[in-house]
Amino acid sequence: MSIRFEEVHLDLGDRTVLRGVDAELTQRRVGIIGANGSGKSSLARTINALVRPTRGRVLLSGRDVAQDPKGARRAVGFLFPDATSQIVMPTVREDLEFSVRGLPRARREAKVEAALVDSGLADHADHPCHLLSSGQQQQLALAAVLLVDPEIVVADEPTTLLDLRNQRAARERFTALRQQLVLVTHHLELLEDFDRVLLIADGVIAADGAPAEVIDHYERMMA
Ligand SMILES: Nc1ncnc2c1ncn2[C@@H]1O[C@H](COP(=O)(O)OP(=O)(O)OP(=O)(O)O)[C@@H](O)[C@H]1O
Repeated sequence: MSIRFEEVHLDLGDRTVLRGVDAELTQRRVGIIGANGSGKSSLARTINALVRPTRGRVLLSGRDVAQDPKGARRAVGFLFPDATSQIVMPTVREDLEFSVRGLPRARREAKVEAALVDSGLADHADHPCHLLSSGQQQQLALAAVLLVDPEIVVADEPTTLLDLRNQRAARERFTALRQQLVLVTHHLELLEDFDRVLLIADGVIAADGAPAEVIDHYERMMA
């Protein structure tokens, strides 16, 4: 899978948020970093057509997401900073079932059981989602996204609300993903083993390359 940004510009109200982002992401693990308000989330949201560029295009393996936004949302699993914003059903099991609601019953049940085990939430299957900890809610959101079998996972600051132990656990889960991963984060240590990191500054790519060199650039920029 490849994600291609072609001269992506974005105006929101009277603000210009992206000013010509041009890049092709073919690597498995891509990080996006940058200061608050630099345009990271907006760029991430163009990948599944949650945000439409004012000018330019976003292509997923050559297909323009603007031509097929529903297809883009199927191909791209998106994780929001606050997992509760994407938990839609009262209990853990029901929320996972919602992701596979179109499948025949036996297949649906098998997939949900497997997801409960894989996510470590089997003991909480019938618990109310709002009683889960932030780490468990994030696990549930990721499990629900993975049940849709996306080709790409885009995660926007998914570790913001997590303590150190849960950040480490989340890092392991993200490392183990077989999908292409685009991770927007202020937790720079999560990106150590990534294939590529983009630094966004004021709506453009200010640095692009291996994690150590891009993080170094960012640290100098923020000094
Ligand atoms: N719907 C909107 N209408 C107007 N301005 C918006 C809208 N959404 C975002 N913005 C503005 O766009 C700019 C970029 O926001 P974005 O959320 O993409 O930044 P970010 O780099 O992800 O920031 P952070 O690290 O704080 O999450 C900000 O100045 C924000 O206020």
